[in-house]
Amino acid sequence: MKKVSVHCRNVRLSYGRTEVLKDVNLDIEPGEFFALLGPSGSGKSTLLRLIAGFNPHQHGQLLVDGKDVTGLPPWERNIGMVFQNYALWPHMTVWDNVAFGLVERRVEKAALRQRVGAALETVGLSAYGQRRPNQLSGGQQQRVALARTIVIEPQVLLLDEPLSNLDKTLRVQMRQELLALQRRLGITTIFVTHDQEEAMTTADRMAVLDKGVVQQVGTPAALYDHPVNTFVAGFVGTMNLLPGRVRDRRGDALTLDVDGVGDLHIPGAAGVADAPAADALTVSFRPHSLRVDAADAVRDARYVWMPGIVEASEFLGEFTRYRVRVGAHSLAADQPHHAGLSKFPVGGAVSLGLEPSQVRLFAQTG
Ligand SMILES: Nc1ncnc2c1ncn2[C@@H]1O[C@H](COP(=O)(O)OP(=O)(O)OP(=O)(O)O)[C@@H](O)[C@H]1O
Repeated sequence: MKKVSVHCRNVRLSYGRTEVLKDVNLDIEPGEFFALLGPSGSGKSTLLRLIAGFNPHQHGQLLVDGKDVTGLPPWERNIGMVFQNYALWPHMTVWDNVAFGLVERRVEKAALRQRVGAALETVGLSAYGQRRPNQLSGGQQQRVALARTIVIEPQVLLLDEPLSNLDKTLRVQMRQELLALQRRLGITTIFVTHDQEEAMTTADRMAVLDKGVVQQVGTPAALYDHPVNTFVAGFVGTMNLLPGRVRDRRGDALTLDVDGVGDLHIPGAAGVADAPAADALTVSFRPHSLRVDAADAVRDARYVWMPGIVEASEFLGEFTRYRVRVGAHSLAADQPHHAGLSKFPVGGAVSLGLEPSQVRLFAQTG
């Protein structure tokens, strides 16, 4: 199958006075597995439905394989969409559900039989053709919905929260299956999710949306390592954010008055050298950039130390995630697990050591 690109150019959409999509520009490469990630109400589904042709077109352009499909009805776009609730026909067998799109397109009988059989085989449901949807598990229903969409051989596959109806274990298994299937078919796929882990583990690249604005586009690793703003930093992975004001700035050393914490002196941090020249800055760092030590331990001078109180701890096998109250803030700190290492009890005083080179600074906006 030919792999095609998808381009959104200056796409805008409003419902009444509410602007739901604000000048969206996206370039999706042929054969990519692309995620639209964002919180509830950020406009992900609206954008997906617009690409499918289900939403009225208001402003901007949509190109599939370089061709302008703006304004074309859904059935002329050669785009397949799997809905969140699967939308299977309850009174039809699995076979008839999958065959439906081909019957509508008046595909002749022998070709139809061959294509439905192949689609069911692709999703591992050859033996289930005569069942009805209510005789299937959630994961199997999800596969029927996929088979029903890929059988029409769309150039682009759109998936709206495809795994959200499944329990956690099945979701993890199905996302790998989905990715393997997408790789096998080579079909350009755009999927919507609010689950950052789902996007990070599967997507080639992703776009993070907030309030109808694309905040950043890139590989999961690029967004994790180099978020452009505090929204992306906080939405992709876990990020500690401490807002403060610049007190002193000398060379690559910075002293910040952090709200509720007091002065934080950050020497020689890579992040300080290219810090925005704003008065109000937000200090950000990942949980693994903090080390937890006993309150009375000798302090290693390579770290910036802050006193705190343990609020909670979660043992996650390879590491323990501590929640530590520092001034008015609750910081996440991940400590690698070594057998026999003493745990810091909830309610106890600790010292948090921050690696200066892991700090990233953002100008405060708004
Ligand atoms: N048909 C509609 N009429 C009016 N407002 C709408 C309509 N559809 C969506 N909206 C609004 O547009 C905004 C974006 O909705 P959308 O469903 O695209 O968000 P989302 O990011 O997919 O959220 P979720 O993850 O909750 O599905 C929301 O504020 C929603 O209330």
